[in-house]
Amino acid sequence: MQPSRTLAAMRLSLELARRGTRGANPLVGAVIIDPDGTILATGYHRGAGTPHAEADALNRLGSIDPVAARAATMLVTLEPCNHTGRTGPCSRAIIDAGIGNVIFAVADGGAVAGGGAETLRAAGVNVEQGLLEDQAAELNHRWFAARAAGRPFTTLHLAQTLDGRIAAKDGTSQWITSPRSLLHAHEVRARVGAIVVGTGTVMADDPRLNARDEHGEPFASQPRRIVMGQRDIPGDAALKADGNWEQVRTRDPHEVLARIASRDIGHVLIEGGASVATAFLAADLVDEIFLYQAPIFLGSGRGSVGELGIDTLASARHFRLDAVDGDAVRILGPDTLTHLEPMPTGTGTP
Ligand SMILES: NC(=O)C1=CN([C@@H]2O[C@H](COP(=O)(O)OP(=O)(O)OC[C@H]3O[C@@H](n4cnc5c(N)ncnc54)[C@H](OP(=O)(O)O)[C@@H]3O)[C@@H](O)[C@H]2O)C=CC1
Ligand SMILES: Nc1c(N[C@@H]2O[C@H](COP(=O)(O)O)[C@@H](O)[C@H]2O)[nH]c(=O)[nH]c1=O
Repeated sequence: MQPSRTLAAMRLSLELARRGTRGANPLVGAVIIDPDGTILATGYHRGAGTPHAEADALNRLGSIDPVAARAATMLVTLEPCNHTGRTGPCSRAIIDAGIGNVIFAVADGGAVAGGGAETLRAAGVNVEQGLLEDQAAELNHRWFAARAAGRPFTTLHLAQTLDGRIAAKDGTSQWITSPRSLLHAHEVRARVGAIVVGTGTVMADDPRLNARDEHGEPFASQPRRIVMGQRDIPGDAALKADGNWEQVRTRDPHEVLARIASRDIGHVLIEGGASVATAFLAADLVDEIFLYQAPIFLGSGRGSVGELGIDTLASARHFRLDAVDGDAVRILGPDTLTHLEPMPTGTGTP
């Protein structure tokens, strides 16, 4: 097979991977081509609990004669998994489909999911690794870092004014952002396994912290509500409504993430307020940000982020636009939504 064909197909796999959502699972794309480079099927992973990219592509491929399958090549951005999670092992699905060749970009390396390449080789599949490896590793750089640290992937929610305020001087904050922004924020709530707020937000807002649709009806999937901080919260706090909540009596974000990981939750939304957002940012524990910005000024009030221990511009923390799951910058009614991720380590300033 001409290298330009496999390269083009792997580029497409990377593009497809970006259609997924960040979270408990990595972004993965897959393309199946014939020996001429003609695309037979494509797939990508849409998020935890949905089919993996390889399975998605194989489903779309449908039935194919064994000779054609043997001659076909699957290009996938991550090593096919080897374990049965919420879906079956991809290595087995590829073998069962009779695909003769697999090229993957980056090794999985995880104790649980890794080892797919060996299983494929043992079954007689030709396996190559390393095509566009750097790009594939960078696509999921924070996911790999989170997994290496044994902590959940984190998404930070910031809903602020043009001058970076999340509440007015008198503590009022509902609502800064528009219904369109709120709906997006609730869709993100529905996507995560847990949502973290500080005791300050519970005292100020008595939030419900469930995930609701545009009619105010709860989504099928609801996050566990986690309160961080040392003070007691009121016995009748709204977030206690269904018992799916807990308080972690600490100000240390690492401890909070360890507790959440112990519950087997792989994706957490940090909803605030300012002290909590600051603590996660200062500890470099924010893997992506959804920044909702309303076209209003307050001039005073609670800033969205506090002291990060940065004294000079050269030490600024850099994020970059993240065009995953849609455009990096979106218009939501009167607001803008900016999707951001930390710059990869070692790449310097943009
Ligand atoms: N626009 C928006 O998106 C949002 C706005 N808000 C607004 O923000 C305001 C609340 O902000 P804020 O008071 O900062 O609230 P937080 O929710 O961040 O809670 C602060 C409290 O949490 C505890 N805490 C836990 N971890 C830490 C830590 N690492 N560092 C310091 N304190 C910690 C402390 O209380 P303890 O003594 O108990 O340990 C602290 O007083 C409200 O007005 C709310 O409406 C809140 C969320 C989102
Ligand atoms: N004010 C503000 C937000 N505030 C967040 O929403 C919480 C209230 O949640 P609930 O009780 O479930 O509706 C509140 O405590 C805070 O965490 N969010 C936004 O997207 N935009 C806003 O303007």
